[in-house]
Amino acid sequence: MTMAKVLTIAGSDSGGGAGIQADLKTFQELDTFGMSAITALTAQNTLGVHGVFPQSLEAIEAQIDAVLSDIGVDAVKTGMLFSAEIITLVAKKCKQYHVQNIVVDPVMVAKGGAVLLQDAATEALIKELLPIAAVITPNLPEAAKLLRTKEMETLEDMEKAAKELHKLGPKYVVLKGGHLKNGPAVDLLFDGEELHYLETERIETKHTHGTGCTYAAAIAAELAKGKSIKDSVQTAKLFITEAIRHSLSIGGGIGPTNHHAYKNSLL
Ligand SMILES: Nc1ncnc2c1ncn2[C@@H]1O[C@H](COP(=O)(O)OP(=O)(O)OP(=O)(O)O)[C@@H](O)[C@H]1O
Ligand SMILES: Cc1ncc(COP(=O)(O)O)c(N)n1
Repeated sequence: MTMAKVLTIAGSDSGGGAGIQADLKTFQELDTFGMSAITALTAQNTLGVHGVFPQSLEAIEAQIDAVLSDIGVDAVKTGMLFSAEIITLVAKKCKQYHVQNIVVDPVMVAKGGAVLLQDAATEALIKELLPIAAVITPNLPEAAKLLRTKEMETLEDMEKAAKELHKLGPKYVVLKGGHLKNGPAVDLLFDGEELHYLETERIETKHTHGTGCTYAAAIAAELAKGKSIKDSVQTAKLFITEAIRHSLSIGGGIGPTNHHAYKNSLL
């Protein structure tokens, strides 16, 4: 038996709700074979990030080489990359192994405010990784940083921003509207020509730790299975909505989403 293979290149979240852990749980739930290259360890729980320990370039390169030289991948998802040097390495490796389906979640800060990408690394992200991405999945603050503008506040602002983000080189842009103040949870998918709207009701919960990671991982898993980008994003939106609807009240702070909820919803 074979299985679609997905590699996440991201940070480890000891609390299990975001980063590598969220990605691997998502890959598993979507019936793909998940693999990992860890860029940084974080000591993290529902109350926040208590420590960030970037891995050496040598360690990151060795993990990626081990996976890609033997097993290979059908899609790669990137999350917390932390520094310009790590971004340069990841872009180089993706090119060296001719990786096709690269989903870039431009993770910059954790919900509690901890820095997951150094300021000086934004430039490397724009120059080296966005142009080789199949899909990028910024939230509103990340989109503002990438475009060097103020944060979008309306759907109209988001429409303009999705078009500007596309000019940075990715094949598709998924601009996430989770941070919009009011109204439903709307994301925009832009392919360079047409804008598609992915809209669900806004679910009342504070337990949204790792939503961005989980969503991008679900897109990567579906792409790995050979689905179109539009279909992959639609399935990922269902996956994250169910995960948020059944999010887990674990720990004393912002709890994680429930990665098993999508499968349950299909029963
Ligand atoms: N309360 C909510 N109800 C329903 N959907 C939501 C809610 N909050 C976020 N979403 C959806 O979850 C997905 C992730 O969006 P979000 O904007 O939260 O990402 P993010 O800020 O990158 O996440 P993270 O902070 O984990 O990195 C999007 O599809 C968004 O529309
Ligand atoms: C290792 C790692 N990667 C990504 C996030 C972002 O997730 P969130 O914004 O929900 O905290 C995180 N907290 N930790």
